[in-house]
Amino acid sequence: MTRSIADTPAWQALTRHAATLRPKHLRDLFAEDRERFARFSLETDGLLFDYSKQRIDAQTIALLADLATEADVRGWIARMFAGDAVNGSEGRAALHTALRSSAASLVTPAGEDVMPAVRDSRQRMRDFCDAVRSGRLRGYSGEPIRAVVNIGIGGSDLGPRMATAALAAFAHPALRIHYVSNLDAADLAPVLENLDPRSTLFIVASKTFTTLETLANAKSARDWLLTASGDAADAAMAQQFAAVTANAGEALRFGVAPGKLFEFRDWVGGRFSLWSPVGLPLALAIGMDGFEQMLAGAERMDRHFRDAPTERNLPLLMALLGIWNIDFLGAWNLSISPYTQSLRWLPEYLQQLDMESNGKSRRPDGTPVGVHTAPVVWGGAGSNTQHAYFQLLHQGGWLIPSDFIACAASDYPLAGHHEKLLANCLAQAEALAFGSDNGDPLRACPGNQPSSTLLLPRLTPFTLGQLVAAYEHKVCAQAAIWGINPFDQWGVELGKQLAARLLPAIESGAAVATDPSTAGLAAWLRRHRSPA
Ligand SMILES: O=P(O)(O)OC[C@H]1O[C@H](O)[C@H](O)[C@@H](O)[C@@H]1O
Repeated sequence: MTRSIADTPAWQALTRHAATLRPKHLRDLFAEDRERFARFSLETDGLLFDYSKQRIDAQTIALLADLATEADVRGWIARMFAGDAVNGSEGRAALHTALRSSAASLVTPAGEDVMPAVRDSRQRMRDFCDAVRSGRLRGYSGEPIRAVVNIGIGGSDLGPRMATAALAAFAHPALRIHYVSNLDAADLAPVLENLDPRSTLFIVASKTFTTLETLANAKSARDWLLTASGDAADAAMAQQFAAVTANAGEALRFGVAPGKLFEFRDWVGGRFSLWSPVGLPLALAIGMDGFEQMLAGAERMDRHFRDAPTERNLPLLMALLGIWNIDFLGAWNLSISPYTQSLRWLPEYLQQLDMESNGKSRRPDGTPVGVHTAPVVWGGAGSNTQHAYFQLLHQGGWLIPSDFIACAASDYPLAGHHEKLLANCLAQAEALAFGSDNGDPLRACPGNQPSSTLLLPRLTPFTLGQLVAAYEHKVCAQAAIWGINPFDQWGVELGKQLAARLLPAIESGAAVATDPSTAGLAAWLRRHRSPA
């Protein structure tokens, strides 16, 4: 049994240090150190990361750096980049960094150079994007493609959905990209209602090609297209259905033409797959040049993560500050606050990235982690959130750290908006940190809510790549410290199995062995579905 991270001298030193720091207010910490912003902010590759509003002092960072050393995070990072089987429970590498690498070759410990296939995949994406965007690829009746529907869920949905919204200012003007994920027909049906089957392209994105939601939606979309195309059904299927998957056999069986099959390897984790052909709908929206700029931004962050010393390493600092807040200050939430409408899907995207990767309490050998792991991640685009739940952050009494994200320039230059947006972003971080005490207990804000602020010059494919890669590395570095595998997700299987077992009870009222509560709910639904 390997030693729990909680038993290391570095962890114990942090525990002792936290006892002295916990009673301190951010007001005191700023009063004690006039150089606090310079000391606890970092400018790298055009981004500014300010963590001076975290409840730390210089010793905290030194002790957190010791923790990173003790946990051998650097060794883990090196193994991940090299293609070692860091996903032990599934016996796989996690090489999302290879997907954005410009290196000529990357030979894994298993002796395979993965780069030729990566380059080939990028070229195939480019050819396809060019054909669709130029109008060369046409639907069954000769119409150019005007709408793309990506059918996928989880990692096969959230990344490209988030990035397509983020980069809408760079998108093709005559190509609409839709994302359908939910099993509920209320997701797919209204999308189809507004589309023309002659000019709609479907992408079925599923790593496994066995996911219930995705297959149900893909089958309904296929029925819709085949019914509309009538005698031209074969042409419709050949021209207007693409698949992105690591399971080519199932995609071909579904009826996707081999020329429209975009494969990726099992060493691409679903929630780390934006950089693979899973990003195809995004590449269709912004073009392959734009997509490759995003890869370049991510690669820039990869280099920084690999090379920068801990105290100057943006993702590693994010990871360590997160662990400090969760395990030493007792904050089990993380509020994600992008002050840009374009990043409105970022909180959901980060929910999966963080909570599905690190929402675990056992280490790969089955022993308990012994400390708390992933926080509850949630959030929304400012300034909307200020008029919804920020009240609780200011006066609710819970310790809730925030990540603020904002861009210096906007691509939507309506006069006066952006300055006000930025002022609100900074004001919220300030109010949360310092609070107010005007003598009226009803109006007073206690403050001392920690936050980090990440500033981008502008939201572009490149800076989005940097941003997303930074969060990926944050999550992986935390996993390395906690000693968990961020690349598996065994917890989601149980619900899937139970749903399959319960389906006959809902469909036909069949008796299914279950608990009295679930049986009672199923019976009520059954009665109300068939009033006769
Ligand atoms: O891409 P797929 O194989 O369809 O998987 C889609 C999603 O479903 C699974 O249940 C996992 O929880 C997710 O990690 C995954 O991203």
